Amino acid sequence: MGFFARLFGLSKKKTKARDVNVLIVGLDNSGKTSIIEKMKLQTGGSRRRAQGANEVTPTVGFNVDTFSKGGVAFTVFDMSGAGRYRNLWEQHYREAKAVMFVVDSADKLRLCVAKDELDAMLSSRDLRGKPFLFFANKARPPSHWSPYDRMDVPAALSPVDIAQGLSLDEIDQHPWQIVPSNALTGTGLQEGADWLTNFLAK
Ligand SMILES: Nc1nc2c(ncn2[C@@H]2O[C@H](COP(=O)(O)OP(=O)(O)OP(=O)(O)O)[C@@H](O)[C@H]2O)c(=O)[nH]1
Ligand SMILES: [Mg+2]
Repeated sequence: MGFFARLFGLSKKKTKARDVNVLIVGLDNSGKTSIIEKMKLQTGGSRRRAQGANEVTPTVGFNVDTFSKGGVAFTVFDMSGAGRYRNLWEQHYREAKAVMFVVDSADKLRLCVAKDELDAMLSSRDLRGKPFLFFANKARPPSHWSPYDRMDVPAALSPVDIAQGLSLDEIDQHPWQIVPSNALTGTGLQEGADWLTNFLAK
């Protein structure tokens, strides 16, 4: 059962059979692998590992998930965020149809490092015009979230803080959206995926 195809709920009517590559990047420990694992659990997709989203280990290099559903084949590149592996990200820019950029909302000290990496990506010709979905992960949750969510890293930055810290309002060459998320509960993942689907399904 393909997780992204189900997650995105892509319609056969709207989508021709084709490959869709999505790149997931962000600093180490931001929660990229946890987000992918949670998405797979939410949608009943095949699991790369028999473990939950809160039991992940740091990614070495990158992991790839490939699956098909409803005539759509997805390949997800889950990149390591560790500094020594970040030069691997750009090798996948050209083939990527969209980028998920994950930020650890509790990692205030390294928000400027995330911004440097983002700025380098935004200036890449190979990513020109491609949509960027930002997950403000481990987010300080909005009030409508459940009591469980409110317990997640209370001192974290809000999505507004993160948008300001990354200067997202200065991005004018890419469609972009920022969504608060909690990879452990799965909150926000569907909302983010729905936004991305609007671009991938065109
Ligand atoms: N509280 C909280 N912890 C999270 C959340 N998402 C991930 N984590 C934890 O953060 C740690 C890092 O998560 P990973 O998914 O391995 O992060 P990553 O971005 O893939 O890291 P690298 O592979 O090293 O680049 C793990 O201990 C996760 O359980 C979240 O939304 N809330
Ligand atoms: Mg990882």
